[in-house]
Amino acid sequence: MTGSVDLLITNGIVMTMGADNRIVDNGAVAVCGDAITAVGPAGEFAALTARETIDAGGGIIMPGLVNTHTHAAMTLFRGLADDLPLMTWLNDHIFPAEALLDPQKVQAGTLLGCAEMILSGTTCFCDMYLFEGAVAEAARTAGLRAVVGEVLYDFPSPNYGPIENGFAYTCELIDRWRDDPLVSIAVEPHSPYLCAPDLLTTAAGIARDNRVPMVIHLSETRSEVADIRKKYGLTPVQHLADLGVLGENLLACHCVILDENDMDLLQRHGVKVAHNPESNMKLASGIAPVAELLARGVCVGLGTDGCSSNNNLDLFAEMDMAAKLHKASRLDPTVLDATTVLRMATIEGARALGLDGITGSIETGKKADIIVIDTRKPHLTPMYHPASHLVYAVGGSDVSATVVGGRVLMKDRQLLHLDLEKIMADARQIADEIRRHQDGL
Ligand SMILES: CSC[C@H]1O[C@@H](n2cnc3c(O)ncnc32)[C@H](O)[C@@H]1O
Ligand SMILES: [Zn+2]
Repeated sequence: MTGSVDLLITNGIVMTMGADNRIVDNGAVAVCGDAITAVGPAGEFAALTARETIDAGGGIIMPGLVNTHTHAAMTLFRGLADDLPLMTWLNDHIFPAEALLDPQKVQAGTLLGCAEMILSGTTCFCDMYLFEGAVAEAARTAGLRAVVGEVLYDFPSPNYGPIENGFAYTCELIDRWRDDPLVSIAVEPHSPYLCAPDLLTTAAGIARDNRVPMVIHLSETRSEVADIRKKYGLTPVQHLADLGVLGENLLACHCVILDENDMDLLQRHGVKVAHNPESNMKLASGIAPVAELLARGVCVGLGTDGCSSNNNLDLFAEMDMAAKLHKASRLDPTVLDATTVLRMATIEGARALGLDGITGSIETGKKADIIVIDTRKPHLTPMYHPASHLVYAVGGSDVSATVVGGRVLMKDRQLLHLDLEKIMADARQIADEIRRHQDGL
């Protein structure tokens, strides 16, 4: 191969995560502009000239990770309220703290989340929060790929007030970000327990008309299922099916409490699922039936959920947890093997967001969303199977480079386009305000 490219990532084991899970030992990836132009043995790239080169040092070159469900600005509430069940945690601690938020604080919290994600190898995230215009701006500032959506629920929002304004705000976001190369918008009703049927059907109509994803918390806890059964005589999944809301553009987050019929409905309607094992464990919500969903062919991606119920945004930790949790709950070490989990965190996550034509694998023509893992560490030596290391041994801090759309966002553990000291100082200042409010000062 001859000629010149913008970026060459070389001297690493390339985990393509394409349909055939091809692995190129001692491989390289060439990037022109924002896209991957070639993948193959490093020797074939020796005659290329590159404007910039990243030497993987014999480590692993892989697609950036896709976080299919988070609330990035909740970095501001990390460790604020632990060891509580979902409803107590939300109603008594998180919702009161969120009443203090404004766009500036959400932008600051999201930037902190973006910094953490870049440093731990996430290149794309799906967000649901308040003041999502500020989240979109923060994602763009950070250079991350993102699908973001304003939370919609029945009670007045600290951002838009009544729900009619929430629909208008969502439509404005869709128009504003329609042609952005990195940020796109989803319609995001919170959950069946905080959204009346009218809200859900209107939201689904907006998503359908604009051909954008819809994201919702679904069947997260037993108390949600009991609540919806009491109100509508149906499970939350049946309730959404009844309303005509299930579809291929729906990303259902959590899906912990599902019966056989619920799983069949999700499969039949092509609904995608975001699995959040650490959040489900921490809030004691339960264990989602992921092996059963995968057996049905349901697309399942991985998510961290927000930092207050995890308490980090590290998808490497999430992969480790997902792989082990289901083995323990099923007493079967063969379920969710390393490659399956790795696909959930990359290409299946991208598919869950409708972005599998763009990101999630290293293939010619895809956007260059790539990370490098430095394996020259005691806990990563020796290495027999890279997929095993990535799921069971690598941590977010082993990521040595993060590239999104061909732009190098982090190299040698240094953020190249964000002022990390300022971002952390801003977050500490906001935390002081939250603390003063809690103390009634
Ligand atoms: C305002 S955006 C989203 C809304 O949801 C809250 N939240 C965070 N994690 C969860 C979860 O696991 N289930 C339900 N709701 C959750 C978050 O604090 C925001 O208020
Ligand atoms: Zn959530």
